[in-house]
Amino acid sequence: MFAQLGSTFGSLFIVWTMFQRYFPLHLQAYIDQYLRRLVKAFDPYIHIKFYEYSSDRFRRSEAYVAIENYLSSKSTEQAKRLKGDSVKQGKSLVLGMDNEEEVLDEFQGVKLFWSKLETHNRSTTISYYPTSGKMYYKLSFLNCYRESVTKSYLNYVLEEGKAIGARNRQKKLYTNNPNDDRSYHNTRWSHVVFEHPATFDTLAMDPKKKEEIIDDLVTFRESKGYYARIGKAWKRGYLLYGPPGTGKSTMIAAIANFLNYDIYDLELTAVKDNTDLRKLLIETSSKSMIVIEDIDCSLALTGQRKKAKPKEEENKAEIVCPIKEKADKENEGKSSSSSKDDSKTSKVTLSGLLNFIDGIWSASGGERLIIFTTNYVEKLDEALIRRGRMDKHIELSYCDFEGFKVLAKNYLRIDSHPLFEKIRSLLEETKITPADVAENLMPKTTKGEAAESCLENLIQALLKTAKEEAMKKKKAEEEEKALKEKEKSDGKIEEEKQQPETNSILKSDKEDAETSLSNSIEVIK
Ligand SMILES: Nc1ncnc2c1ncn2[C@@H]1O[C@H](COP(=O)(O)OP(=O)(O)OP(=O)(O)O)[C@@H](O)[C@H]1O
Ligand SMILES: [Mg+2]
Repeated sequence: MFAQLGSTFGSLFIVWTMFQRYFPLHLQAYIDQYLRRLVKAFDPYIHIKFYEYSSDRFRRSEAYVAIENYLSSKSTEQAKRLKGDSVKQGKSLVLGMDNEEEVLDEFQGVKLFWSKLETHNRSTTISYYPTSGKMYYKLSFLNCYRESVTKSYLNYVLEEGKAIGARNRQKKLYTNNPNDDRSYHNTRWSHVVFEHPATFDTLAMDPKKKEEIIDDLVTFRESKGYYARIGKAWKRGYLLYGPPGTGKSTMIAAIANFLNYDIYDLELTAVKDNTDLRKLLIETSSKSMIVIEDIDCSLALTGQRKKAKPKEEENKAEIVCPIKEKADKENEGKSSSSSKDDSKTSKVTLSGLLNFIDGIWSASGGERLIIFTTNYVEKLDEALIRRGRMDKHIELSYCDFEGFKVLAKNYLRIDSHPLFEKIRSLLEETKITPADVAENLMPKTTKGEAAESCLENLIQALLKTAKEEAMKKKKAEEEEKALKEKEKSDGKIEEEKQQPETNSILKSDKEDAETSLSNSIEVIK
């Protein structure tokens, strides 16, 4: 029987090869089509495919991700080949099905077959990056259950998958790749797991202000319907400003932990142009924060600087300049060399950035916070920070007594101490950043320094700062006094110089009057 079967297959193979070789191509296509129809007519199953990336390849399909989450628990029980991934700060491991595995599911008595497959790439080009086909999940079920599957089962899978995803969600910290570096899958963002421990509890600031910010965040998170009703994109802009070391970056981490959002830390100097900026925006997911730190350094806002620049460089962003005046000076010197390096310079413009924040593209995704931080709020262009773009302006300032109490509780685990009163009065007179306070409160030895010695350290630091401040003030006053005196003496010299002139003017006037008087007397005579 085997011999007969073997010869039959052999002859069939020869016939098939001859058919492929000698039969006209268009006829082959016809036969192929009819064969498929024949198979379909006898196939009692319906198949639905869910691709990982839709045709635009911008972002992973939400349905695919939800299905992946939904099937993860089922595949752990059924599939033989699994893939592992860690979630939730690496505390647990989630298993998912590997390629070409199958999983059986049951819903209201209906049996459903899920399989994970990959389309094979037929491209003949040789690529530097690992090329892979399109991944997809295929769902197969009997034709008679078409209605119940498409109407209720798929919705159930999506909702369950989303809920599982939210439970296993790990916050991520993304950064944009330099414009000529495209990593795996051609993505513009690289990410790591976000594990910053800052929370609002550990943040030293005025409790009322803190409460207000928390309320604002909660209102935003729960206002999906409200934003839809008023016809506004579901996003909100925050501007954090204040001197260095006052907790701007710490607050960003605290917000991310509070809302459980991903952070997209956008490095503007690595963005090629406005189009690139837009593409970066589209690739961000919802429930995220887009952060641009030290906005005054990343982008020299060009409104006031046009005159100083050659025409072709107008409206371009230039890099690394903490203060505008300084940047202007530097640019004067650098203009020739920077034009050589033009291809590497970011061409993001102010209008590009404004569009990024509230243009029509910014509405895609929804539920997004856009946060800018700066040390010099007064240097920023008004258009950039007007309400509507940056809806909430938050000032983070020097440490006050309330802030100190939070830090003392965090660092030393104390709520009160006899030295607190002295610290309170010193804090009222001195400008010290929370970063400096925190540094002084940190025990310097592993043996567990007593709280009192840390507080003493802080008092010493406060006294030192107060002394420095007083000296600075005195110096400034002296300078001002000297300036005033100089102005005064300059004024006197000027007066003295002008005196002879006025005297001569008066003299000539007197002479003129006398001659005109004698003339008129003669006329009368
Ligand atoms: N308000 C604060 N509450 C708690 N800790 C703070 C606060 N401000 C500063 N710190 C501490 O000081 C360090 C520096 O703070 P942070 O990086 O947030 O300052 P920043 O305002 O972002 O400064 P820069 O403007 O230089 O970026 C943090 O690691 C944190 O430990
Ligand atoms: Mg910072």
